[in-house]
Amino acid sequence: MEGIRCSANSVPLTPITFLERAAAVFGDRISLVYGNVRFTWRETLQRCTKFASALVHVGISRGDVVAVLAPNVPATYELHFAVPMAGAILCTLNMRHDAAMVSTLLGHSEAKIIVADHQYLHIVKAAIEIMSKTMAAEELPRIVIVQEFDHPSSNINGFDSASDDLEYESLLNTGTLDFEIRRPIDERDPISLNYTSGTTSRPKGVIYSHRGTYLNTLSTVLLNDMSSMAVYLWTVPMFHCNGWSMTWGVAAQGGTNICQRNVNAKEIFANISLHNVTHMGGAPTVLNMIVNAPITEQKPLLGKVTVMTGGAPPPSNILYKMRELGFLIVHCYGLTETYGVATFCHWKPEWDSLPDEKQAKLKSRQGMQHIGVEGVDIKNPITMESVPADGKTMGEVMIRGNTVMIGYLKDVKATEEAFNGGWFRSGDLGVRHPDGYIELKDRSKDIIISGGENISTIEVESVLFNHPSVLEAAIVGRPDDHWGETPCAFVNLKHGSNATEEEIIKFCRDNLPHYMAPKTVVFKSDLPKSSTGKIQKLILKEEAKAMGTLSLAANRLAK
Ligand SMILES: Nc1ncnc2c1ncn2[C@@H]1O[C@H](COP(=O)(O)OP(=O)(O)OP(=O)(O)O)[C@@H](O)[C@H]1O
Repeated sequence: MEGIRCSANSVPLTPITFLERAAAVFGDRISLVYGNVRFTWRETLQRCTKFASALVHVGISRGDVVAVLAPNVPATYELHFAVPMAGAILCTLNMRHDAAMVSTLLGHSEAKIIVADHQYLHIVKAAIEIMSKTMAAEELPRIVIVQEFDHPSSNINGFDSASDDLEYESLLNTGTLDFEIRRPIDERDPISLNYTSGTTSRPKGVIYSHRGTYLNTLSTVLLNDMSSMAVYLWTVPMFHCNGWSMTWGVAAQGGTNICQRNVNAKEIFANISLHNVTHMGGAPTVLNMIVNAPITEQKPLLGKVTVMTGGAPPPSNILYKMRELGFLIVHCYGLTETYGVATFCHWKPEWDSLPDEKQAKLKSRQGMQHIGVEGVDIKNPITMESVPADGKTMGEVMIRGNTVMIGYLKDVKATEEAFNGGWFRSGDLGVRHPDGYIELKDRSKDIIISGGENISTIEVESVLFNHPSVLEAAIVGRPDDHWGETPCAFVNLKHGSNATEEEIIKFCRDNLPHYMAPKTVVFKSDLPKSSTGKIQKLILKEEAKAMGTLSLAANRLAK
């Protein structure tokens, strides 16, 4: 068959078109709400075009990196379009990072500009101070400060008008609407740079392409059943995999973004009822916060609210309680390396008649690939053979398709290792059930090997979450002279609960094979968490290591 490839039938895919179309189709519809601030899609396109033009004016070229350290405020949303429209690459930084980490990532990404929310300006200033010790002044990133909309610029904490710093709104207003948007030359051109959460090691810089972003965004919109009337509440940080692609996704459907600076149960419930929210997202820690919110903060849901969850294993009893509150949960799994979501637990109507607990258990599985992913497999990482679909044999979760990262920035070795064998190796361990759905058992770095037996920390944690006194829990291995390792539980009890170590251990022994039950329980009211909501097991492992071996300790006591 003959044919020609030309601009009539081949255009580089880019999510920039989602915004242009939203402005054309839904021009008068509200695009974004933040407190008293409201924009329409027409205004959002205008603001992004002006900011892109202003960026070019201050020297941003194709391929340059523009970083941002900010919560879910309008500027963070707009940068997801404005930066690529200037031909540049957006690097969203994690708000929990300290100045040292921010300076490392700004240096690594070679960011030319850092857009800093006023609340985080001191961190950015301290980061630049660190960088200035080893870099020439002209190489340092320039700061663009984002102020609160209803505050005059003179109120900006730390803003020095005599310095080289710029202010977001003023810079935006220097831009022009006749700016010609810089589309990608090739759809594989980078659009964003996302650093991993740093749960298991130092954050790695993951590069996304326009094409992958386009495909992943549409897949995420589809799996959330998001229609053009969607109202999306921003509870997932936009810096985490670009808000699991929903920054671009809400524009794809001309929905309305409800931005909020802080994420807490009171504001979540208040915003849901105030704006008739239809969709939101959140790591299991956010769901935990919702189901344990004081009754005075909860408000009954008036319509269907779909909540995309992922980022960490959601305990089945939390899924169950969310359903009791009326939320519809879509359980997703993925990594920064897969643009956020890669699989989801596609719900089957025949499961509706099963008992509630069984339904929650089915939903806690990570499911199957979404439409944008070519394949997800559980493989023996050495032979690369698929494990049998028996729900028992563990292997590594491997993913391939057009929504897998281009690679790690400046790290060819790590990129080659991640793609070794023609699949992206996730570092997660799981099983495949007879119905084809996958279930995660652990991260390969977290699994506990005790007396030669593998212990899935996810399984033990899900039992702990069923204990009525447990608010949060994490299991790590404690070194042991006899067993190699034994499970050690770090538990945050619900307010007013006084469960004892013996009670927790007995509860686990009653619900798990004995070798899997924790041998040590540490009560801790502030389990260390990353801002993507993950319990930082690296820190807990250090604590468990410092406790020393349990067997030897017991022997010493016996002597
Ligand atoms: N639905 C889920 N159930 C269980 N675990 C999940 C789920 N979704 C994501 N995860 C976990 O989150 C990981 C991906 O997280 P992310 O890309 O944010 O960085 P990280 O892996 O936490 O950090 P780093 O790679 O720097 O250690 C997955 O590999 C998996 O372990």
